[in-house]
Amino acid sequence: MLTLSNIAITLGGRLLLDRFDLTINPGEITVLLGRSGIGKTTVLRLAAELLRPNSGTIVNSFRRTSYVFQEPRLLPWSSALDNVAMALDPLERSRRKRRAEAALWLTRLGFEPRDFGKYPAQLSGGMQSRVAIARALIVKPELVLMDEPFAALDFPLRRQLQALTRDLCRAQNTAALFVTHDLAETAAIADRVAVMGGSPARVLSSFAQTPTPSLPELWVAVAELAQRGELRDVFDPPAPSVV
Ligand SMILES: Nc1ncnc2c1ncn2[C@@H]1O[C@H](COP(=O)(O)OP(=O)(O)OP(=O)(O)O)[C@@H](O)[C@H]1O
Repeated sequence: MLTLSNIAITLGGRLLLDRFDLTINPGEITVLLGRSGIGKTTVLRLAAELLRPNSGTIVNSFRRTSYVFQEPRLLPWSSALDNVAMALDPLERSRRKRRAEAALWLTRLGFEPRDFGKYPAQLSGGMQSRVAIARALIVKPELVLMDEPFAALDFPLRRQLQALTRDLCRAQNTAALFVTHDLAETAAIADRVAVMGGSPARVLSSFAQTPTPSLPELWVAVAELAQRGELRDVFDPPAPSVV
């Protein structure tokens, strides 16, 4: 389980998060939904221990955590296959076994063997994203932190990768904290939705989506929140001040 309790953090002189609470349960895909700039990436960086909060506690009892960034961040001088294989510990498996396992993961993600040897510059954006997902999941993490990994892709490809990611996480019982500001993406992938709002930001509402995916259920929940006036900050960012 990953628990962030009563977190406060100031960045660039601004109190960005305050009284921020979030729990990620084993095997559950939690989508953290909030408008651009509210602090979603900051939450992921806190969860990954790349940042320390000013106050509050973060407890991560998942045995292995991996990360998928907004950009695929592949090593340009390594092939697709080697970018995935290098996530595996060389002390645990021979190079041949690491490459065989990487080939299996690339195949699961829809790669043809003829593309295994291509370098990142020779791959489309969607293929690069698939390599990044394979690299994160091949280590069988108990938790994967995903920062809008499909934001740069077109809609059909995004839908395809959302479904694939959801199924692969389910198949190996990997929990995910998935950040997005896209409602359709949330409906497609979430078991649980945590809505961020306010300034400083915190989690305004957290609810389970059962069964997943269920767009009508998500809309009902979002409409209820909107009626209670809790989504003003999510969908209506404050107007810029005119000087
Ligand atoms: N290291 C930093 N120093 C100063 N300010 C920062 C730092 N990191 C983030 N910020 C600011 O904190 C705010 C939240 O950033 P963050 O990237 O967490 O938002 P986000 O919700 O993930 O946005 P997006 O959806 O656009 O990616 C932004 O205004 C950003 O400029």
